[in-house]
This record gives sequence, C-alpha cells and structure tokens, in this order.
Amino acid sequence: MKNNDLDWWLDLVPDAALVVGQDQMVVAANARADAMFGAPQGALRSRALEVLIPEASRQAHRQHVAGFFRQQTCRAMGSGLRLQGQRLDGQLRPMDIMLNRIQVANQELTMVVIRDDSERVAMVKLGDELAATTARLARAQEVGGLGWWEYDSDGQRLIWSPMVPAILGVPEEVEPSLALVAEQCHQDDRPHLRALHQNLMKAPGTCLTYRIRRPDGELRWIRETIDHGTGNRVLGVMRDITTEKTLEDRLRAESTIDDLTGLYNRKQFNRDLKSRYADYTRLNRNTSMIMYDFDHFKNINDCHGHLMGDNVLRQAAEIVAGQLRASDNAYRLGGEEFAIIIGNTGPGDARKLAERVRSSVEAARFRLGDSIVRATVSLGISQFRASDTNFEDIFRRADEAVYQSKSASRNTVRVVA
Ligand SMILES: Nc1nc2c(ncn2[C@@H]2O[C@H](COP(=O)(O)OP(=O)(O)OP(=O)(O)O)[C@@H](O)[C@H]2O)c(=O)[nH]1
Repeated sequence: MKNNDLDWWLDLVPDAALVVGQDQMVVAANARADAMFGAPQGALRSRALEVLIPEASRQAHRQHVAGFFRQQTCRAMGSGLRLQGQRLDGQLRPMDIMLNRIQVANQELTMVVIRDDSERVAMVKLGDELAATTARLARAQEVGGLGWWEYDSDGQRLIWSPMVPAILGVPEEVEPSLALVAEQCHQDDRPHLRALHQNLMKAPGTCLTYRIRRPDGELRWIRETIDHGTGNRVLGVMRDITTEKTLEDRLRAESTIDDLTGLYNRKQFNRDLKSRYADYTRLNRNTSMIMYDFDHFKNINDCHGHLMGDNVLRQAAEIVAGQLRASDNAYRLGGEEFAIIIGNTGPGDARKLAERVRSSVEAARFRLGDSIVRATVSLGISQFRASDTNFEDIFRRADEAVYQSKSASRNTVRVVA
C-alpha cells in the first residue's frame, strides 16, 4: 500500500481507526477516530499517540507497543482488561482496541481499530448492580420471612418466589400452587383462605392472617396481603409472622394491664392483694378493698350494642380512676367486675370513696355516636380480718358485700367488714 492510499483506505474502516508509526506518532486517522477523541477533523494526524492514552497507563502502553512490534501478530489489545482512551478534552472512555501490523511504502506501521466500549461497560456495570440488588433483596426477603406469588388470570399461571416454598417448608422445586397453601392451612382458617383464593381478582386490598402446618409438623403464622399485579395479575405477599405472634402472645400473657380500660388486670390484683395481706400479717397495716359490678349490664349490651357496652366500661374506668389517690389502685377483674385496693384506710374512708364512685358513675352520661346511656354500679367493701388465713378471704367478703348490694336495690354500697 502507498502512503496516499492510506486515508482512502482508513475511511472504508467502519470503526474509528488510526495508523501509528514505530515512533508512536499518529500517521493517519479517519474521521470517526477524530470524533471519538473529540478532535477537529485531521487534528490527530502527526500527534503523539500518548495524548490519547490516560496518563496512568502510558508506561504500560509503551512496553506493550514495543512488544507488539517484536511479534508479527494481529491481536486485541489488553484482552481481559478494561482499556480506557483519553479524549482531547481529558475525558476517559472505555475502549476496545484491535492492533494490526501493516506495511506502507516499506514502513512497518500499526493500524489501530478502536471501538467505543462505553455501552458494553455500562451494561456490564448495570448487570452487576442489578445482580447485587437482586441478591440483597432476596436476602432481605429471607431475613424478613417474606415471599411473594403472582397469579396471571389470563394465562391462569402462578409463579412464586423461592421464599414461598421455604415458608411452607416444601422443596423449592415444588410446582407453585395455591391449593397446596390451602391444604397446609389450619382447618379453622382454611375456609377464609379458600374464599380468598376463589375470589382472587376481587381480593386486592385484602389482608388475611392464617396458620399453616408445615410437613415437619411445625405451626407457622402467615400474614398475606393481596394487591394488584401488572395487567390481569394479582400479587400476594406472604409474611411469616410466627416470631412476632409468639412475642405478642407472650407479652399479652405477661401483661398486667387490661386492654379495654387501661386499668390493672386480675393478675396484678392478685399480686397486690397478696402483698397487702403480707403487710397486714407482718406490720398489722390494714387494707380496704372495694369491689363493684355494673347493674343490669346485659341490658346495655342488648339495647345499645356491645360497642356501647365496651364504651361504658372504658369511660367509667376513667371516671373512677379520677377519684383515686396515688396510693389507691384500680383493677378490672374481668367482664363488668372491678376492684379498688386502698392502702392504710379505715372502713369510713373506704365507704366515702365507694359512695363517690357510685354517685359519679350514676351521674355520668356515656356517649357513643348519637347514643347516650346511663349506668349504675353495686359496690361491696371489706377489710382484712385477724381470722383470715390467706389473701383471698378479703376478696370473698367483698364479693359477698356486692351480692348484698345487688340483692338490696343495686346502685348502693354494702360492707362486710
Ligand atoms: N360490652 C361488654 N360486655 C361485657 C363484657 N364483659 C362482660 N360483658 C357482659 O356483661 C353482662 C353481664 O351480665 P350479667 O352477669 O347477667 O349481669 P347484669 O346484666 O349486669 O345483671 P346484674 O349483675 O344482676 O345487675 C353479659 O351480658 C356480658 O356479655 C365486656 O368486656 N364488654
């Protein structure tokens, strides 16, 4: 090939191409090469090749080129490496470079064909990031006990994430099937789950908690939320909530507070009464106890509904709590039965407090929506006695006193000291 053929020939190359002499000067460059390196047309010619190479790679590049001229080969440069070229504005670009020996007018030259590798590098990076995100997400789902399934009503096809079989305790390769979930579901919860599955297309927005029995016999609590998938698809998110549920049950069992009224519960009442009895036997410090029970409470439920009944219990508890001193404690013993333990108080003070409780409940107007209800309570008072053999004796007498109030006229106070 002759020198003047070189430009014509380079223009035929579909990629950016340069021809470089052994002195590493650019002998010729096509328009694509100029554009790739951000040079005005023809500006690359007669430049040192090194201006197109990032500073950090120049040393390695010199050795590479020297080696190349010793071997008579055509090869990809730096295969396996991420090569970068430097544009004249200093910007670095990933590049794929092919070297080829050519002879022009008896000169040994190198033809350098360059492809901009940015897109491929960006795709590889994106792929790596996607793989990392997918792995993180899978791990998060595993840690959180979270699985998902998607049902396509057009193709009647179900797919699920690997966490679903893991939650169900079946092999990962098991064919996705909602019938399998229903089969494992606890028999008491199964009708609800089946109803949900039969109406999947109307289910988005639904949340269901159910139990499953895994093949290894383990019972698991699942909370399933249904949402819209893409197109005609329904998405189900299954969460294994066994740990939370167990904790919740334990906390409830350990709790000393009544959920409805916020007063202490029966468990705390027994503890406190026992401790007061110990004070009485050791220090001769007496305690009074008031017990009270709503009158004809069944009528309130029957006439105004259970919600109103709950509301009366809640509001009355607030009213009563407002009557107490810091040393008094109020309890809900169960149902519509309540108690107050009063420290260091004689029967006279206990009676005054009981009367205040009675009259404030009687005076209250219990409201729920537009409804207003009135209620009364029957109260009984008792104290520890020297003949008592355990802490429950005072309780039995207070109960007896309530019974006497009910038998008298209700809405009254009786004492069985
Ligand atoms: N709303 C509501 N009702 C309750 C709750 N606990 C118990 N009850 C109701 O309280 C009513 C108690 O009824 P009974 O034991 O017959 O007593 P009563 O109707 O109050 O009649 P007397 O005690 O004889 O005055 C029942 O209808 C129970 O269902 C509760 O937490 N909320």
